[in-house]
Amino acid sequence: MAASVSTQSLGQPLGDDQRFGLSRHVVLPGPLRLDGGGLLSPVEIGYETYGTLNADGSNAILICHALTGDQHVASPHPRTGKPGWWTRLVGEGKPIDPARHFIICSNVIGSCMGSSGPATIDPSTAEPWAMRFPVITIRDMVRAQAMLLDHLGVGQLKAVVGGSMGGMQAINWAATFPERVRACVMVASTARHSAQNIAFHEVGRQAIMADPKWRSGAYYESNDPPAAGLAVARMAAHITYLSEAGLTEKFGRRLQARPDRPDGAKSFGFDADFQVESYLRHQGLSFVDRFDANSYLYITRALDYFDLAEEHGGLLANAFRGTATRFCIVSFDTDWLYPTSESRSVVQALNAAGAAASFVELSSPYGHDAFLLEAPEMNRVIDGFLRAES
Ligand SMILES: CC(=O)SCCNC(=O)CCNC(=O)[C@H](O)C(C)(C)COP(=O)(O)OP(=O)(O)OC[C@H]1O[C@@H](n2cnc3c(N)ncnc32)[C@H](O)[C@@H]1OP(=O)(O)O
Ligand SMILES: N[C@@H](CCO)C(=O)O
Repeated sequence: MAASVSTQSLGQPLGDDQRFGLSRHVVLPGPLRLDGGGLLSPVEIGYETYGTLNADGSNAILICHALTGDQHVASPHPRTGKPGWWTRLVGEGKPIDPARHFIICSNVIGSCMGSSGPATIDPSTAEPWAMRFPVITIRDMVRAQAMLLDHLGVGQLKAVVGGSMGGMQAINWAATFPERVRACVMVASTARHSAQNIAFHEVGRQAIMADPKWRSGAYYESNDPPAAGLAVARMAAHITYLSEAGLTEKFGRRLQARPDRPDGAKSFGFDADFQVESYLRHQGLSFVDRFDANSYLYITRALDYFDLAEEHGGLLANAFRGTATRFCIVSFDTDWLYPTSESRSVVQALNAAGAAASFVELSSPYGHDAFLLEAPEMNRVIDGFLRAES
């Protein structure tokens, strides 16, 4: 089966639409051999590109997204209209710039923004996969991206860049396809999920599965998804993306103003009295508008299974021995989801393997989500690292 692409082909001059990212969807024949033992075929991938691949194919940068991210890294989300999620780093005049780089960002398999996942159609039944979709790993996501790069004619990457789960993909890229990656940037991330990381995800998964509307994952036809469970999952997870100091500064113990009572009066009930409660409810509710509950189960599972050392005989340094890839590792001092100690472990392994590595811990009040927010130091570090290539 030949690959089919739903929009125009590559290699054309940068037009207005491309400056803002060109959304594409490709169906690759596969099969993709999965770590869990199965085969995925075909492999659907939703992706965006910005800029043009240069004549010697040396300017391609792959950007990998986080758990609930998508391919719309620097262009407005087609449904919500919100700006791309990394416009601080990616765009004209930014460290990753379509005027200089050919930028690719693809939705991971398992997700729900155009790539194969539980909500897409299983060709053998002509119905959504739902929970019959195979369990996938971070390395499976990376292998699917490698198939996409083959399809796009991109042999070697100037760099692979990602934050959070995107950082896990980036480092997995460098370990799985070292010859295809000249530089790797891992931000606010880790080489393995800790017991605490797994524990938080299990709370979220159980919230979804405990929602009667989940129906063992077979809710697509009902048009009535397990929104309450997914919202609670997001609320619990969102707390881990923030810092204690950031929450205190933003909300403290302040009460939520409401039309039916003067500011400052407690309800002595279970309404969202505190601003922080109201905020979390808003985060939970707005999330269910843009994300699929089954995808949340599959991607959190992929994160929990992630242990790069385990993929390389139990020793993290083995993942990088003999590599020519340069690494840039960035952590944030208030990130308690993937704390600096996790980044240091990666740097130690890179040093033990003799790999070229730079590491910086940045100061930010924003916790884990600092990588998505105003972080001029992060931009300077990544810009310097990407320009330093000899
Ligand atoms: C690679 C990726 O990760 S892509 C996915 C990233 N994006 C997301 O995850 C979306 C969810 N949001 C987040 O993760 C984070 O909020 C960030 C990092 C993206 C944005 O952070 P900030 O700019 O600081 O926004 P903040 O966290 O304050 O949230 C603002 C929202 O909360 C709402 N809000 C703020 N205070 C309150 C309150 N007291 N009650 C109710 N809602 C409130 C705002 O109205 C705003 O709503 P909107 O987003 O619908 O416009
Ligand atoms: N806020 C980001 C961080 C998770 O790592 C997301 O939802 O994907």
